[in-house]
Amino acid sequence: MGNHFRKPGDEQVANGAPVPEAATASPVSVDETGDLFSQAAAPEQAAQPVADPFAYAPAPEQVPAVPEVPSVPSLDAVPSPDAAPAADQSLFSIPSPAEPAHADVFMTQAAPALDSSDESEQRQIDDVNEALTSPDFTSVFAPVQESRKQMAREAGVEPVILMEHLTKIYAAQPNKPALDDVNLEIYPGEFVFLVGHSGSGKTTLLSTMIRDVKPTSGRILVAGQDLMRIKNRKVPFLRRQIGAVFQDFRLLPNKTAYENVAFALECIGKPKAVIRSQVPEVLRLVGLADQMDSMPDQLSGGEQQRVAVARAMVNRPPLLICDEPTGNLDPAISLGIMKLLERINRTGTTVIVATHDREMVDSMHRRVIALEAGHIVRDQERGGYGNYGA
Ligand SMILES: Nc1ncnc2c1ncn2[C@@H]1O[C@H](COP(=O)(O)OP(=O)(O)OP(=O)(O)O)[C@@H](O)[C@H]1O
Repeated sequence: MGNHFRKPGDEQVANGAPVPEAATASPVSVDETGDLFSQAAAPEQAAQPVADPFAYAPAPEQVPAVPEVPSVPSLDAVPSPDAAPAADQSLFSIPSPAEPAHADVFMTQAAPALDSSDESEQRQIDDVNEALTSPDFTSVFAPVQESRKQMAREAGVEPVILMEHLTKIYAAQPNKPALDDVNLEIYPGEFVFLVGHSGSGKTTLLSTMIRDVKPTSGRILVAGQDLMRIKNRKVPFLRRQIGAVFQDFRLLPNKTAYENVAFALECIGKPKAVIRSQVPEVLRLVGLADQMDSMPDQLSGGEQQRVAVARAMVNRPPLLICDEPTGNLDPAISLGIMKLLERINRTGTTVIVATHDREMVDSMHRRVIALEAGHIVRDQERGGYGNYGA
């Protein structure tokens, strides 16, 4: 296994020892939870024999009790949140490079959005801004350097995602590939927007990264794992290294914000003490310190999405995949969510966001990959949204 989640200058972390096969057995058996991108990919679902910590679809009563089991090291040498306290800058073994020039692009651009007369919306904006400017947030989500792609190449860092001639043809549409000969490299620490018309293949592309959809042909490596060959029983362990955020939040409706986030850790057998310390911390970092005990239906859409972001990040995955994370939110609230993703990216987390949010893409000047009918038609280092309708 290479250093696919390592960034240039990162130190080797301690818990990279190979996991014995027996130790990789899932702590729970919840095959109905193995549904990450269920809407787009339902026909493609292969039954997963073990639990998926990022699958939050089932109603709580369907979820069996999670036994206490020892923490399981991940496939690669990913820093464990247990090994490093939440406030430790070495969380991702990131050196302390200078703050990038654009670091507070959202803070300076937030002003127009603050014109909203809606009090709840204003409170949400204030909550996020307060969370983002807190010294604690900065110490946990430390800044990282720009130009990761170039640095990674120079340093010999492997791409976290590599696709070669990747093609996906759904059985229902044999003459219309959803992905058609896609070639792509994404390096550790990049922030990538995926844009394109509806039906261009964005969700399918993201789904292949978590092996929710198996490509028809080609090659796909995620963190060095060959997803054309990976065994089904290993897929949940791959997914532990990938946080996922969706347009429809996918919170468990009968659990509080705290319980929704805690559940992600319970599913992978984290000790209760770790859960008790990390869940409040991550909820505080997304500006929800005062709403931990709220049920999803007591939260606004933006607040629910912040719970979803907290849940995706609580295990500190080095890769975060977001499928239209602001699709159900109004512009001012979307800005807060995107601020969070941007700040999380600056900790070194690779972030990939499929979106129709033109304004957001144009304001962030990040790498933009555009899909059209399953082809990559544009891949720009600092791109804009382009001519794609919603
Ligand atoms: N499970 C499926 N079975 C059959 N066809 C599918 C399936 N999922 C997606 N498709 C088809 O694959 C193509 C790409 O769909 P996909 O959902 O990846 O596009 P998208 O860019 O994410 O669209 P949107 O922006 O609307 O979410 C479309 O033609 C779609 O109809």
